Amino acid sequence: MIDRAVVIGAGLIGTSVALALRGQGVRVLLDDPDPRNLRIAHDMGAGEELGADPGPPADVAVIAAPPAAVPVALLRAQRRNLAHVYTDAASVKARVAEGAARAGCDMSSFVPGHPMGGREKSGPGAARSYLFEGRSWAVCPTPEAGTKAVAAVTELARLCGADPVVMDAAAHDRAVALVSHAPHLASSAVAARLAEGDAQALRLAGQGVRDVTRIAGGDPALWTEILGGNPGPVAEVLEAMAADLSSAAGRLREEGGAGLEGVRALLERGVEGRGRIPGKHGEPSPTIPRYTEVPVVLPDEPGALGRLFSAVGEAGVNIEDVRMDHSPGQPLGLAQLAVLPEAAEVLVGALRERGWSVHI
Ligand SMILES: NC(=O)c1ccc[n+]([C@@H]2O[C@H](COP(=O)([O-])OP(=O)(O)OC[C@H]3O[C@@H](n4cnc5c(N)ncnc54)[C@H](O)[C@@H]3O)[C@@H](O)[C@H]2O)c1
Ligand SMILES: O=C(O)C(=O)C[C@]1(C(=O)O)C=C[C@@H](O)C=C1
Repeated sequence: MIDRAVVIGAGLIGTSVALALRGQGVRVLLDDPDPRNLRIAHDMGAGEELGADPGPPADVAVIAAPPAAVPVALLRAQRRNLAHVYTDAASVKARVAEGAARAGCDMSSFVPGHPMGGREKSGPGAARSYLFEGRSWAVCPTPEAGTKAVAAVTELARLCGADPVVMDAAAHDRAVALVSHAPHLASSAVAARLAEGDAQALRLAGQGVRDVTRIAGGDPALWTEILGGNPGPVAEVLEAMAADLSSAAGRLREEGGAGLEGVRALLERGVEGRGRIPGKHGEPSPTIPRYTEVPVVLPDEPGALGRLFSAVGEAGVNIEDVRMDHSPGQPLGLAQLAVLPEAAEVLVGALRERGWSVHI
């Protein structure tokens, strides 16, 4: 049973873990070398600050720091006897586990872990309590790990709403090269083309390119560390992707569309590969509130968003989330207001009455 947890590194992942645990009634103590992040996480309700006197050891401590910082942070935490069991959240596992062993950490109480939920944003302000709901959570015990420690980390993953998957670190690193690390670089390669694209072309950007490049918005410093921690397996996947792309380019250049069958074969393999992604982890969890998005056309002028929010307030509706689809330079944008499904109809009526253009 996990009643008390320590979270070291109160950024996106640490604060999300803390919020999820708090939602399950777990007492959480937070630590972070960045006092601002610590304050934000605390103010978001993620837990109390650990401080100089941590009290008796917690059931589990989660090190949610950048991969290279994990071994030393773990060693310090173990020297302070902060918890009975330790885990981390780093996106690479073999190098982190090797680093921890080299640093002299106690490997019987440390079970490396990796929650497969995240965002392209960093810091505690981007944290969400439901980030890991319905996602996998890799648990990668070393041979030295105690069975109680493995059980505690497995329980931690479950408390956060995730599905624990026990595997060894090398298998994990090969797997995430395929499903996370190489896809991230592929997304960056698409987005990097846009950095050189002319403004007129970018005005035509629709949802497709936004979907493909979402993860390219991730922190380059963190991702350089992640990729540098898993170089061989990532390079192998990238080489295969590069061969596919280079072959497609060659076939497109063949006279009179002679190479199109080869291009189609790649598209068909793509449909097949996408179909192999297990649905379970991609579907919204029943515990994540399903909101209805109400798209409202917004003029690009000062105060427009303020007026829209006031109109929503007057309708007595709570906005759960907001997303802006806006192409710079366009006279209009689209505000996507996420509201509870039962409030959507009232909102649409009230906004239309007040002259807003709502497209649902
Ligand atoms: N971003 C994602 O989508 C994602 C998903 C799963 C796992 N991860 C992994 O989780 C870890 C944290 O990533 P994040 O996205 O939360 O980053 P983040 O930048 O949002 O947060 C990192 C936090 O760690 C703190 N920190 C830095 N050095 C530290 C140290 N020496 N000791 C303790 N804390 C330290 C920072 O101040 C910051 O608050 C990384 O190892 C990353 O690989 C990230
Ligand atoms: O941005 C997201 O949606 C993610 O889930 C990010 C993602 C992933 O590739 O799946 C990215 C890195 C992590 O280590 C884990 C999760």
